[in-house]
Amino acid sequence: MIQTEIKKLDEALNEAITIAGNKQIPQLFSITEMIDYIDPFLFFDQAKHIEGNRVFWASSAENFYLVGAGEAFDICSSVDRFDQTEAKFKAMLAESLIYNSYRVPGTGPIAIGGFSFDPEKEKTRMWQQFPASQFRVPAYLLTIVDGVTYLTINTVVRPEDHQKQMEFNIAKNKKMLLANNTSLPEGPVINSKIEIDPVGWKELVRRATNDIKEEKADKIVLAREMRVTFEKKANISPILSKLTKAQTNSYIFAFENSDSCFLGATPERLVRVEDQHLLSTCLAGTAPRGKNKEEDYQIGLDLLRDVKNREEHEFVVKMIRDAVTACCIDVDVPSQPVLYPLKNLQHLYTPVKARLKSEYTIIDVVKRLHPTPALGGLPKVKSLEYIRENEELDRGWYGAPIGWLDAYKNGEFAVAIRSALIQGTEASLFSGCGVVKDSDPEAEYQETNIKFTPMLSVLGG
Ligand SMILES: C=C(O[C@@H]1C=C(C(=O)O)C=C[C@H]1O)C(=O)O
Ligand SMILES: [Mg+2]
Repeated sequence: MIQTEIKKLDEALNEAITIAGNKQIPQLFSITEMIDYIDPFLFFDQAKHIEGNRVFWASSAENFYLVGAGEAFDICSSVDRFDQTEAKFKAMLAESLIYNSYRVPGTGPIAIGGFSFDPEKEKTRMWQQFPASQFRVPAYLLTIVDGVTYLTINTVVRPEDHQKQMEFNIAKNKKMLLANNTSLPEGPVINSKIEIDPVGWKELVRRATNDIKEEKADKIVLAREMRVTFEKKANISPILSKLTKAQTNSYIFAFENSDSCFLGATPERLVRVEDQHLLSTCLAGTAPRGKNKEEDYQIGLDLLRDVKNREEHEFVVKMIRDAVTACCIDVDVPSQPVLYPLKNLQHLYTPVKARLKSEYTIIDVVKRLHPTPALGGLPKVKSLEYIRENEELDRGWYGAPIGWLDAYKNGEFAVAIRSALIQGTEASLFSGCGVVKDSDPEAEYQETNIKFTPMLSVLGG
C-alpha cells in the first residue's frame, strides 16, 4: 500500500501496527521525510554506531547520493538469483506500508546490493561473507537528489510491536545519524603491497591470445589481484570521501558485510531505468591520460583510431545492442565511440538509449547484460567458462552488477570495477582487461596497472 498524504511518524506507525495486527502478517513500514542537508560521508561514518551494516552509492557527476545504515530487510538468493531477487522484492512490497509523498527516485523502501561475478566459480575465504546475490533495504536511508535531502526510515512492523518503544529507538538513531558536529576519521596508510603472480598472469594472457587466434573465443577479459596491508584497521568513510572527490564521472559504491567492505569508484554504468527510460553504457578500450593537453589529445586520437581497442569495444557494443533490443523500443546506439576521460585513464565510450517495454524491469535487463563482453568476453558462455577454468582469482563481487532499485520501478546498476575488498588491516584490489587476438601481454599488464591507481591512491599507497 502506498500512502501519498504526509503523515507524522506516530500516526503512521500506529496505523501500520494496526494493519499488521489485522492481517496477522509483518509489514515493511517505510516513511520518507525531507530534512536539512547533512554531509553524506559524515552520515555514513556515524552509521557505524547503528546496529547492522552500511551501504553507499553516489553518482559523482550528478550529485546523487544514497547512504544506508542498518537493515530493515535482506534479500539473498543463490539459484536463479536475478529472478529470485525480483520476486522477493515484489513480495516484500506487497506487504509494505509506504508513506512517501515525494516519490523521488531513490527514496522509500529501496533495495541496494549486488551480485557475484560467477556463482559457479569456487568461492575462496576472502569472499565468504558475500553471497551470489544480496540486497538490503536500509533501516535508515539518506537520499540526496537535485540538492534536496530526504531521510527514509524502513522497519518491519509486527502485530506485537510497541509503538512508543519504536518511536524511542528511531529518535535515538536519527539523532546519532544526523549529528553534524562530528568529523571524518583518518584514512588508511599502506604498509605493504604485493601483486599476485604477475608473471603467471601475463602467461595466461599469452595463452588466451593464442586460444582466440585458434577461434576458441573472440574476446576474454582477464583480471588479477593486488594485496595491500595497512598500519591500522582501515576507516571506510574517508576512503569514500576521497574517491568521490577524485573520481568524477564515476559511481562510488560500498557494501559492508560485518568485517568486510567491498567498495570502489567505477565509470561503467550497466543500466539505469527511470520512468522506463533506459540508459546503458559500452565502455571498453583503454589508454592513459597525457601529461599535458597536447599529449592527452594525441593519446585520445590514437585510442580512437587503434584497431585492437576498437575491436575490443565493438564486441561490447554488439552484445549490449542485441540485449537491449530484446526488451526495448526506440533503441539508439551511435555508430562511433567517443572518449570517456577519467583522472588516470581514458576509455572508448558508446552510450545506449532506449525505452524499456512495460513488461520488463531493470533486473530483467541486468540478467540479460551480465556479464557484458567488457567483463566476461564473447561469446558469453565460452568466455565465462574460460575465465572460470583459467583465471586464478576469485572475483567475488568484482566485475559484477552493483546498484539499487526502488518501489517505483526506477533503479541503476554499475559494473563493480576499480574496486577493492577491505577486511580490517588488509585489502585486495582488482583489475582486469579485455584480451583479443592482437593483445600484447606486457601492454595488458600495464593497462591493469593503471586501473589499480584510482583505488591505490585513496588507500594511501
Ligand atoms: C575490467 C576492467 O575494465 C574494463 C576493461 C576495459 C579494457 O580492457 O579496455 C575498459 C573498461 C572496462 O570495461 C577493470 O577495470 O578491471
Ligand atoms: Mg583494454
